[in-house]
Amino acid sequence: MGSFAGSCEIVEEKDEIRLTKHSGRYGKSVLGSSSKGFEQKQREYHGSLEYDIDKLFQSIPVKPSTRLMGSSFHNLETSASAGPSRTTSPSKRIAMMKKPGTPQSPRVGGLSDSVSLKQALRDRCISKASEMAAQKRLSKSAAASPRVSEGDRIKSLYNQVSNESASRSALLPVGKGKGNLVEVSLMPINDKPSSSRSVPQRFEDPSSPISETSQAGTSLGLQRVENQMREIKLLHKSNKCGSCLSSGSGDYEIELDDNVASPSTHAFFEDDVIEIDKHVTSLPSHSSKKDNGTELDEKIPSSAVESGQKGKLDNAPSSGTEKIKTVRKVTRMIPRPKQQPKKKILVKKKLKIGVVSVTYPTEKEDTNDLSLDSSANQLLCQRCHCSLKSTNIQNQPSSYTTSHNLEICSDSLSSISNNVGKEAHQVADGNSSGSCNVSQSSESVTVVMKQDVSSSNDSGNGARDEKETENPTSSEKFEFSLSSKDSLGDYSRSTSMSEESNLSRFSCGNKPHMSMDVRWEAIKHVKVQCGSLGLRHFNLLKKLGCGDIGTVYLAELIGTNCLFAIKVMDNEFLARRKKSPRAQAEREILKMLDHPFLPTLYAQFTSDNLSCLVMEYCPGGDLHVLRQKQLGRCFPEPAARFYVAEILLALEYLHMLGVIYRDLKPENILVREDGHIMLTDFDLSLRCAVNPTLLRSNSPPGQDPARMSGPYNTSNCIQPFCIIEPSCQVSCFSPRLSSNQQQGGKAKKADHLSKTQQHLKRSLPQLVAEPTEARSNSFVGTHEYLAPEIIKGEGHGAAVDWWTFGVLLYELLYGKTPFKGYNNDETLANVVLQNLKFPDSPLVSFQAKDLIRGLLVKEPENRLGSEKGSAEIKRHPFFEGLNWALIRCAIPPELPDFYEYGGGPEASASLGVNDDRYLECKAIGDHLEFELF
Ligand SMILES: Nc1ncnc2c1ncn2[C@@H]1O[C@H](COP(=O)(O)OP(=O)(O)OP(=O)(O)O)[C@@H](O)[C@H]1O
Repeated sequence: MGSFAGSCEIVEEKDEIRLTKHSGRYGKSVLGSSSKGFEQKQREYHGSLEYDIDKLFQSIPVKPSTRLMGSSFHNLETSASAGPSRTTSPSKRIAMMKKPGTPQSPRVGGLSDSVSLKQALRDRCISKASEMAAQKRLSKSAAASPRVSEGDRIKSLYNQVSNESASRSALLPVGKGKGNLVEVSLMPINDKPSSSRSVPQRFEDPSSPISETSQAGTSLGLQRVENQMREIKLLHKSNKCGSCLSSGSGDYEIELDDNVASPSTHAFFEDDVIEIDKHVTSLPSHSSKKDNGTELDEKIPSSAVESGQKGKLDNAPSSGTEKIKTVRKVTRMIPRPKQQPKKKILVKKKLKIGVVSVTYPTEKEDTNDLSLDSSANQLLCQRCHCSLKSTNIQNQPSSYTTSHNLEICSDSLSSISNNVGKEAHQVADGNSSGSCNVSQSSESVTVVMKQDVSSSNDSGNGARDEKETENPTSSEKFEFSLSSKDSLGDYSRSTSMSEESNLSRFSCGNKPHMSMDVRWEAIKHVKVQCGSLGLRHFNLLKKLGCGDIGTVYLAELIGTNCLFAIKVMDNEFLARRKKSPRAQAEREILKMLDHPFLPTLYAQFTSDNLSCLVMEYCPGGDLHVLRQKQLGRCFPEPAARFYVAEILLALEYLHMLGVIYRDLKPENILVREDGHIMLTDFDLSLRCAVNPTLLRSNSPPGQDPARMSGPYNTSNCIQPFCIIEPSCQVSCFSPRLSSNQQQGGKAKKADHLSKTQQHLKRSLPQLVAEPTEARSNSFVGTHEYLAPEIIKGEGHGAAVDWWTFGVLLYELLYGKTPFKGYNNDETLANVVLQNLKFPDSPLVSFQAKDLIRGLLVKEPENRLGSEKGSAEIKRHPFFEGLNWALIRCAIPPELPDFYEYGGGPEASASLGVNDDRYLECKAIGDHLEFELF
């Protein structure tokens, strides 16, 4: 059996022959040139067992996989098969092939035991070859592009493998050998666990759509994906709203609906889309990208950017890394917009805090009879971080006590007002500007006000002599107990306002808002030097005007540059005309006042039976004269709004002090040097009892708010745009939400702010310091400004000031009063009988007209302000957006010839002597303040 001896050779030869058979060109070069010998061996081979075995192998399903690895595989296969063939007989090899599969065999599923050995060898060869190929490619890629990303490297590998598999697939019928393709495609990326982990699951699934995808379909899918991505890009470029992409994706809706974030979002989004498009189009689009195209088609449907697909996309096979990268770029777009609403969240927090901080008091607090812990109610302004403190007021008849803890706001603008008047002012209008302006870090002010006066200075009270004025023993009694710790100085004091102690001491202590005024020091200096202050210390520069009870002069304190307005009243004349009570009332009211829109009384003295009041000088003239200088003799509405707003605060303050002004008219409104106003002339004012009460304003509609006296919030916040409204309701106004704010991206935010602040308004308590119980039957005032109830003699109260307030606004806007007749009698008749009419010109806003209508209601009980005083009026839309607390710091209207009435002879000549009304003023009889009862 020489044949057996040569079997090895045969085997080897047959291996060579078989090799030649599979790879002719290569085989020829190996076999040499002896064609005859080759043919002989071939014939022998075809009749041998080896031939049969090879035929058997060719018939098994793994045959295609042997082709997949190309020539290298064949080399390996040859060497592998040659190994055992040299040492093992064919029979043994057959026996070995009949053994159960080796551990290497499971890689190819479905193999029979009869071919397990062969298949195991092939498997190992395939794996080895794949790994080597992969490593080679990786090393090539790394060498060619050291900085190439992992995604790009995988992409390159993927493309190569895809090309190979596609080219091999071209040799196979569609649908055949698909499982083997998996083996090949997976091998290079096994070192990418994150991306490849899911691949086997996907491809082991026989129902996987990928396995059913044809090559043609793959190409179409890739093309479709490219088109889709281009569509996305175009949509974003054209719409810039992303709504087309946001369907079903709340993330995008949030992002793109946020107008604030939209610009950056758009840029970000568009950039990514461009990148997406670039990535997709950069993929080779030739038809050989079967897997790539298939996966892209599968993973990026028309709504590929929907966030909901993120999880699915993350599970994409590693072969689709390029796509994954692309899609991840899309999905990364989602978290970024989610960061944008942080602003919203932040804003909401602020608002929430604000709501919480000002929601006060609760029902529980209410039932606790105002025993609120002020410390627990100390709040922090969210914007300027100044403190808001809820304080306690002991509810006592006609009295209140407050503990006001002041902390300094950095934007202090003027001096503090921490005496009774100022405290009262803060309570009344919440105008915290005074308190904000103080360089005091902590001040506790306790205010006790007792007013046992029902009506004091009506004409029926009769005149009082000067001594009585200076040392009053009347029933009027104001007690202001003021205890404070001031960093600027100690003023812990107890002041009786029925004495002249403060003024006689030339102290500015009770005029804190003017405490920094040098005029205090000048007067004090004279007092110290001369022992007393008199007319001899002043140079009377000119006569500013004369009234029913006196004459006002512009005066300079000798040796100083300080100008004052000195009202000189002849005591004998007053006594003879029974007008001493009016003079006394004015004097006492002036002593009380400490308000930026009311005159400061620096000193009072009597010289040669002349009673003198040294007051702050206003160089701007009065509003009546100023109005005459306006175009059309009326003020522009913003200017009128500004002036009446300041007047409203002054009236509010007076009412809080129990003073009904009763003589409001443009002539009594003076213009300061800084353009703000000063309400003067208090000789007709009525002093009365007042019981400031705090109303909880969040009561159900139609139900009177629960009255509560006691705690109120105080604030020294003067930040112009502080959203937390300071102090009590009467002083709070929401910032005006301009039309610009209402438009565009801030509309929602502004709307939200508006709603929040409306809620704040509703929830804040209201301080009512309106002397609603006061009644007088005096017929006082100026004809055109007289309220109907005064004319009818039915008795009147504080509501008369709101009537006159309406007449004032009307006159400032229209240049005339609403009920003026040909003579005084007709005017009075019109006031009582005539309906309110508005001229066609000038044009006045609906809000202004509406406010006037509300104020000029003939029945005082139905008049705006009659119930809750200024708090009602402040809330009118005419004042919407006005920052009451900062109005004193606002820039006054620019008006022509503003300082024409400054000191000097020239100015004196133009002191309105040619003005009819001013002449009327001189002719006191015509400009009457008459007292019928
Ligand atoms: N502080 C002041 N600064 C500048 N001018 C003033 C000041 N006080 C008063 N005047 C001017 O002096 C005039 C007289 O004022 P005064 O208060 O004495 O009388 P009246 O206001 O006309 O009415 P009445 O008769 O009620 O007193 C005013 O019209 C005003 O123009």
